[in-house]
Amino acid sequence: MSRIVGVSGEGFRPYEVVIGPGLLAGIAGISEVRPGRSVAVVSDETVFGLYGAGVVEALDAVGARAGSVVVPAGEASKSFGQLEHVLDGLMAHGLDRSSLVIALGGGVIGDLAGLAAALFMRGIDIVQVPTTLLAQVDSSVGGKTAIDTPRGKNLVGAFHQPRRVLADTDVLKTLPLRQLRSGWAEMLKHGLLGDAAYFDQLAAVGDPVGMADDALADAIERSVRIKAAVVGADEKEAGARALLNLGHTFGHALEAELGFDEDVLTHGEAVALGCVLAFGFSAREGLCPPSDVERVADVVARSGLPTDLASVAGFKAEGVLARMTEDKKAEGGRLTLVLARAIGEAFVARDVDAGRVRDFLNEAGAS
Ligand SMILES: NC(=O)c1ccc[n+]([C@@H]2O[C@H](COP(=O)([O-])OP(=O)(O)OC[C@H]3O[C@@H](n4cnc5c(N)ncnc54)[C@H](O)[C@@H]3O)[C@@H](O)[C@H]2O)c1
Ligand SMILES: O=C(O)C(=O)C[C@@H](O)[C@H](O)[C@H](O)COP(=O)(O)O
Ligand SMILES: [Zn+2]
Repeated sequence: MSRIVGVSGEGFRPYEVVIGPGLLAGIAGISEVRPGRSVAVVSDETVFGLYGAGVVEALDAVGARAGSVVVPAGEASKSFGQLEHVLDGLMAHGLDRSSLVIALGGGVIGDLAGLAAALFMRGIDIVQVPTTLLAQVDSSVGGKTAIDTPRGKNLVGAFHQPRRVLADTDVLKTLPLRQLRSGWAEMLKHGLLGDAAYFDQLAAVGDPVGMADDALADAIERSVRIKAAVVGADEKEAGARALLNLGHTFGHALEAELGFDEDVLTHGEAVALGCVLAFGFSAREGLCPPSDVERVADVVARSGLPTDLASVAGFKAEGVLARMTEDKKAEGGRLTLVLARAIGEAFVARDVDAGRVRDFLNEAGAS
């Protein structure tokens, strides 16, 4: 059985997020795929090796002119070099303004292919087919696309909403457990930012590994509904969408300090640790009860995600802080953070005192 979540808001065409088993097999049946339409499947080597041939064959079988562009797996592909490679691939396959991109992969592919689709001939259609838990609950929805630069995460990008999202839960069966837990981190974030009951539900599960298919699909749907509501109210992050960035000002800074080395810290792990830090800083500022910080850290740890800065790497407080002030939410070099009054009650704090964040990072295990 499939579940459908509508995403709609001012300024963009509404679309559906379809969640359920067996969706990949029906990909050629979606209305965006038409006989004679050129379709480029953008994927990474791992995902294309698992699912690419089946998708391309299905598209060919209904008369779509399908080609593929494949990049190496991993965060390093969110680069100018791979963006150029994808754009060149779209041209080589003869795509035009009426063509379609299918992003088949995790958040890296969604972000990279999404940006390529936004730029190619000033914007063509894209269907997101997320294959990681993280991409199904978060990155495929909402239209943020981007690449990284050595100066920071997602610094070059565009808003480009998909025409549809197809989240086939069967593909999660081949996902490495570390990646499953990384997706769980963004789900915990969804609870922490505005839905304490959802956080309690995830906390009761503990670890997503071994979760029943139906329960996982329920949780995916709930996360997508939370994200869709926020995006629908504030597509371009003029205000409330920044709540989806809970844990990310710390998390992105850590990722950048590590040179985006996901062997050390995946994006989801950085978000989990970032949420613990955001709650920790909130408590230090007297904004949130210390008992909530303990609970967040406990739930994060029980799901196999990191909670301790010092155990990940030897971070320098000054370096992390410098990255945080270069974050896209910063204004005139002044820090913006997503903080919390309690579990499920996040808010956007502007002009946060950098010295207090430095002290907090030192106390939290930076040097
Ligand atoms: N645009 C947004 O709103 C948004 C939201 C959250 C995260 N992101 C971005 O998403 C990226 C992280 O995405 P991710 O965690 O999906 O990482 P990813 O795309 O790198 O995928 C993780 C790994 O899993 C492999 N993989 C993917 N699907 C698989 C499957 N079904 N079976 C086996 N292996 C599979 C990939 O090849 C890769 O090695 C980050 O760059 C982050 O910034 C964007
Ligand atoms: O969709 C959003 O908005 C988010 O913030 C979701 C995040 O999980 C995601 O990692 C996003 O890419 C971060 O956006 P950025 O603007 O901080 O680069
Ligand atoms: Zn994220």
